[in-house]
Amino acid sequence: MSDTPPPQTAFSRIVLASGSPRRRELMEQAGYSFDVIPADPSVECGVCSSETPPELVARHAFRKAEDVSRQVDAGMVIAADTVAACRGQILGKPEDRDHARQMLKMLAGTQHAVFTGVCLWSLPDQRASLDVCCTQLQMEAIDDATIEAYLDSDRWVGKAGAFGYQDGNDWLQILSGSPSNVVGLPMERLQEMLASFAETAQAIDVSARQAPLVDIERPSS
Ligand SMILES: Cc1cn([C@H]2C[C@H](O)[C@@H](COP(=O)(O)OP(=O)(O)OP(=O)(O)O)O2)c(=O)[nH]c1=O
Repeated sequence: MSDTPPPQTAFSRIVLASGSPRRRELMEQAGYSFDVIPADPSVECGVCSSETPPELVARHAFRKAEDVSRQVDAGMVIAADTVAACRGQILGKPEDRDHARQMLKMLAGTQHAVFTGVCLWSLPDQRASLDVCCTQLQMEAIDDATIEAYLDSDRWVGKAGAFGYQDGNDWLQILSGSPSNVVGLPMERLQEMLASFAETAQAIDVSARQAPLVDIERPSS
């Protein structure tokens, strides 16, 4: 149970459109009352050519919210998508241990970024808002033994970039940005988005299902 008072929202029901345990924990820790309806995994359809990391997470977050919005009569649907980005490559969830090893070797000794797209979708009025947050991280030049020990822990499973910031490894530091954004949901930004939703949300043409424009936050260089 959280000691902080539950956040006040104007919505009769909040639905977290996610199967991510990390997102659920973040929402619980912040004191939100919500139901969970995961989006169908098929809405994440990989990287389109020339798509940047923020464009990808915005598109995926929108598609997840859209999918779950079809199952909700009234309330607010919250969806998110997280990737790591390093040396021009987008790192999603690793497929297996070898894939996780490749990702960790690529990230070791680098400054890299984690992007999370967040989409809010209200029902029954079919309005949405979309935003992307970026956190910059530094991973120390970890050796093979450290990588194998981390792989043995299985903590990389289901995590973008094959690492869990929440695991508290001393070889991973945040340089700038939100810690909760790395773990899958930027809680400070989410609260702002909920508070300003009435003014900022855009009507969705439900036949076209076009994502609202998003002013994407660029990583600072
Ligand atoms: C970088 C990083 C990611 N993650 C997690 C958050 C997300 O669960 C996951 C990224 O995958 P996502 O595809 O964003 O989310 P998901 O498939 O887990 O859940 P859903 O689509 O149903 O919402 O990586 C961490 O837990 N810690 C980290 O440090």
